[in-house]
Amino acid sequence: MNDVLLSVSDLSKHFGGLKAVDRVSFELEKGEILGLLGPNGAGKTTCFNMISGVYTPTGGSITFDGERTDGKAPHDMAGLGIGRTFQIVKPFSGLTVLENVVVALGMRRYRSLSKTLGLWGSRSVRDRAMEILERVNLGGHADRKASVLPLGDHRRLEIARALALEPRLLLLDESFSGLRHEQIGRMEDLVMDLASDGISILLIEHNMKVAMKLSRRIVILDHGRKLAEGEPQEVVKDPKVIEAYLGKGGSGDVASN
Ligand SMILES: Nc1ncnc2c1ncn2[C@@H]1O[C@H](COP(=O)(O)OP(=O)(O)OP(=O)(O)O)[C@@H](O)[C@H]1O
Repeated sequence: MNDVLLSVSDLSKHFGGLKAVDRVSFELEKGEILGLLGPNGAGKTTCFNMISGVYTPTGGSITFDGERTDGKAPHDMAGLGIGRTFQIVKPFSGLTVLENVVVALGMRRYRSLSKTLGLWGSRSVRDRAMEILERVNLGGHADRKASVLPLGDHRRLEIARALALEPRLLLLDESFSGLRHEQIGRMEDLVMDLASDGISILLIEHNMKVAMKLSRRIVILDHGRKLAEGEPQEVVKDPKVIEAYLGKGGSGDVASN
């Protein structure tokens, strides 16, 4: 049985002369949490943008559940079961938390905002949206305006909207960034719950402790290239990784970054 859900092979994205991603290959197995790490500008978000269909790769291939997907549009990727969150949260801030998830459910069904608005009165859609909110522990905030949520809840709402797509693969782009200590613990629990429900997760994360705790394996990018790959404890000891994070001659602890 082939357990690979996502495979990227020699994946590249060049912007003019800038090789934002350069011949990167890795695989993510079904049910796995894989960390995609690296210093600022390493090419992580560009990888997400190719996997989720926002960018067409300059070269290489992306295979999702056995199907070549490079070059497909974002709504096709969403339809195949790839959901994502964004580094900068962007809910419909004038809508309530519940309405934000209703819109996400409707966009999945109709791909049209005007038809989606017709779902407002649908009891079954609102019930489904509520179920999703309960799953991310936002049930108690359903009727609040999204604009008033604190950052930790905004990030949960982003995940709720991605879950409306019923993803098999969830791309989490810095879902922990800016969270306070106790919010980090709750977010870790949520990510582990989602994975134990069978959702595979590709995680961009700057907080090395979080990435090491959650990820079974880690891929490190630097200047668009894959620098290292392996189990977290191995990867953080790799001299190349220490140099990328801490500079030449660095001898500190990457994990405390
Ligand atoms: N649309 C674009 N046009 C031109 N250059 C881009 C574009 N998108 C990204 N880049 C460049 O590609 C490189 C990789 O950017 P990317 O956002 O993928 O890095 P990252 O690893 O996600 O960084 P960070 O951790 O800071 O978010 C950077 O030099 C960035 O400036």
